[in-house]
Amino acid sequence: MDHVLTELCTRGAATPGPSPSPYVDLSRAEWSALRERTPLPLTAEEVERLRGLGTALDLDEVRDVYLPLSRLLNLYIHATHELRGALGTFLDTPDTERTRTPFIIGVAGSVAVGKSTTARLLQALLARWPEHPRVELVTTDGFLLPNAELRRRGLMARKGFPESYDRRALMRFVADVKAGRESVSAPVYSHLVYDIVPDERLTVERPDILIVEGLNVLQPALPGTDGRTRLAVADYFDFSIYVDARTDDIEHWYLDRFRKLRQTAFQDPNSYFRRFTEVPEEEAMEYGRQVWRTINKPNLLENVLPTRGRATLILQKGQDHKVRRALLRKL
Ligand SMILES: Nc1ncnc2c1ncn2[C@@H]1O[C@H](COP(=O)(O)OP(=O)(O)O)[C@@H](O)[C@H]1O
Ligand SMILES: CC(C)(COP(=O)(O)O)[C@@H](O)C(=O)NCCC(=O)O
Repeated sequence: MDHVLTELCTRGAATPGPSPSPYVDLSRAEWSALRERTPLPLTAEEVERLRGLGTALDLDEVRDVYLPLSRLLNLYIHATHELRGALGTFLDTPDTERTRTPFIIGVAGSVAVGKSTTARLLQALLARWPEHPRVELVTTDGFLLPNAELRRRGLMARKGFPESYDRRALMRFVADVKAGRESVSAPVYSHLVYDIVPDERLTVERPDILIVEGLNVLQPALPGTDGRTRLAVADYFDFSIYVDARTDDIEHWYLDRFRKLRQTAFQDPNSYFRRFTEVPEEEAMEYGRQVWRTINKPNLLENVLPTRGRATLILQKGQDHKVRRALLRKL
C-alpha cells in the first residue's frame, strides 16, 4: 500500500491524531464475503466480451469483487430513493417526480488502469436488477475539445488534462440527466481517429442509473471569480469509484496495451496511430513511453491521483490487474 493510501486508512486510528480515517479498509477476502447471496447473472462469455485490452477479468474477479459492489450499489439506490421520498414529502411533490431522478455513479482513475472495463461490467451487472434495468454509460472523452480546437489553444500535448475538456458542456449534460430531462445527448470521441466524431451524438433517455466514467470526474469545481458558487460534476454523483494501482504498474499496462494496439487497432487505415505499424516496434514503443512520460503520468500525478480521497470507494489493484483491497467510505 502506498503511504498516502496508508494515511487514508489509518489516520487517527491509534493516536490522538488530527482526524479519523473516513474509510474502512477491506482485504479482498473480507470484501468478497459481503456479496452474500447476490446471484452471478453473467456467463464467462459475457464477461470476456466486457473485458478491455490487457485487463485481467474472469468470473472469479466478477464474483469476488463486482458482486459485492453490485449489492452495495443496489442498497444505496434503495436508500437514495427513500431519501428522495422524504424530500418529496417535505416539498409536497407528486410521487412520479420522486422516483424520476437517476442515480449517478462516477468512475475515475488513470489512463490504462481499466476504468472502462469496471464501468462496462457495472453497467451489465446493475442492469440485471429488476428495479433499475435502464443503465446508461457515458465516458467523458466525448467532452474533450476537438483536436482542431486543442491545436488552436496549444493543448494537443495536454489531452486528458482538465483544461482539454469542455467542462461546462459536461456539467450541463450531467445536470440535465439528473434533472430528469426526457432526452439528453453527448458528443462522441473515437480512440481510433483520436478525435471527436463530427455529427455523432450519444443520447440518454431518462435512465434509472447513469455511469459517468473518466479521468477527471472527481475534480473539484473551479474557484468562481464572480463570487458565485460553482458546482463540479462530482456534486451530482450519488456514488463514486476510484480505480487505483501503483503508477509503475499502470505504466506497464499502458505500454503493453500500446504494443497490442499496434498489432490490432493501429492497423486500421483510419487509425491516427497507423504510422506506428510501419516503423520498427522499438521506435513505436519509444513514442508510447514518451506519451506516458510527458502526458499521462504527469496528468495522473497532478490531477487524477489527488482526487482519489474524494471517492466513495477505492478499488486497489495489484500488479496482475486483480483487485486486492477495497476502501469504502464510512464517514
Ligand atoms: N489508440 C487507441 N486505439 C484504440 N483503442 C484505444 C486506444 N487507446 C485506448 N483505447 C481503448 O479505449 C478505452 C479507454 O482507455 P483509457 O482511457 O486508457 O481508460 P481505461 O484503460 O482506464 O479504461 C480502453 O478500452 C482502451 O483499450
Ligand atoms: C481519451 C483520454 C484523454 C481519456 O479520456 P476520458 O474518457 O478518461 O475523459 C485518453 O485515453 C487519451 O487518449 N489520452 C491522450 C494521451 C494518449 O494518447 O494516451
